[in-house]
Amino acid sequence: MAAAKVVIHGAGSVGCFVGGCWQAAGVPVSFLGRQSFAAEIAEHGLSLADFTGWQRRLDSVDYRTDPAVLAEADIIALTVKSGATEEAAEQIARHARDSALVISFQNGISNLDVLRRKLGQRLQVARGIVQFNVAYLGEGRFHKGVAGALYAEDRPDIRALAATVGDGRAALKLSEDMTGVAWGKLLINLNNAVNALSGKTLLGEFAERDYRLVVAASQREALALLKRAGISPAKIAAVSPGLLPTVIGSPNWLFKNVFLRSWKIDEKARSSMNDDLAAGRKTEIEYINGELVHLAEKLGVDAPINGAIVRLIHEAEAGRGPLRAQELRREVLGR
Ligand SMILES: NC(=O)C1=CN([C@@H]2O[C@H](COP(=O)(O)OP(=O)(O)OC[C@H]3O[C@@H](n4cnc5c(N)ncnc54)[C@H](OP(=O)(O)O)[C@@H]3O)[C@@H](O)[C@H]2O)C=CC1
Ligand SMILES: CC(C)(CO)C(=O)C(=O)O
Repeated sequence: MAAAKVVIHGAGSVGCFVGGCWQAAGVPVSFLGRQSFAAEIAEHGLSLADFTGWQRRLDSVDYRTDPAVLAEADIIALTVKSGATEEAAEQIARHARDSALVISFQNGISNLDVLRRKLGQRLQVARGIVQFNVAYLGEGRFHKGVAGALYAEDRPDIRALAATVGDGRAALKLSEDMTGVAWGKLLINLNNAVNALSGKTLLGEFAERDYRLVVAASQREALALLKRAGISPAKIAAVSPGLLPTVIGSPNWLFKNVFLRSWKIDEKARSSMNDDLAAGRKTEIEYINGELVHLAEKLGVDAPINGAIVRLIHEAEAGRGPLRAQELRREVLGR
């Protein structure tokens, strides 16, 4: 049987890396995205690399800017930022075949609700997540800076895709509990905002315990809310969700020797929210920490720590510069 045709919808950092790895593994892939990427990839090819020194270059890449390409897809891998989901869903509704499957590889939780509301009557929608970080280095070069895989729902069509993709740099792990996996990822993504507010690389931020204490406090608040809501986050990191705040908030020597040793992060890696702030783009804060603030509202309780972080990111979007570790700790934790 021929491999399913994939269209990467929103081919930026994650989409180009994942689609490039899948194409290299033998999956027929077309990319749908912006003219700036189309031009750079046409000129330089698509180059993939990771933190181990691995490299791969693809010369023949089908990168398009016309959403009509969606009509060719058996599987649409959605990799637009969360704020662009509605518009992407409208394009999918207009162009995709009824038999197409949409897999959202976006951070956050509520993108799936948007997709199901807009497309659920006609198309199948599945949840995926990306466990690693990808940076665009210019001239068609995409760099995976953190170890990890992709996760997606365990169903026959995704199982077949996972088999073709194999165990390369964008391997697909299958799960029957993608809601739990997405909440597990959200707990890890609570670091994105602190990393963005620090203005530093992930390693630069992690070196200062005051930053980590803010992340740990936001995770504790999140775990309490999830417990109240009856949601069980799945384990997708080296430690289980309940232990994350203890590990992240641990003293420097312990954190460096235990946690950082087991999680491969290269020196330049930053969170995607840090990249957004640096580029002057609107961040996904409302879909990460904001998701917890909305959950708290539904439960009739407060989420002061995540609420403060959401406010600080909006201030940063409006032009406020990076915060030093002690300053951030005082602003969020009040001590
Ligand atoms: N980068 C990372 O390391 C990680 C990112 N993620 C998640 O993956 C998702 C994608 O992130 P990332 O790859 O960084 O984002 P990028 O901004 O790099 O890529 C998305 C691309 O899609 C384009 N786009 C938006 N709407 C459309 C549309 N309707 N049709 C075609 N192209 C469109 C954007 O253009 P424009 O900018 O003009 O809107 C942009 O070029 C996010 O949810 C993010 O949180 C998860 C793990 C790691
Ligand atoms: C992989 C990770 C957690 C890196 O911060 C990420 O999801 C992101 O940058 O959005």
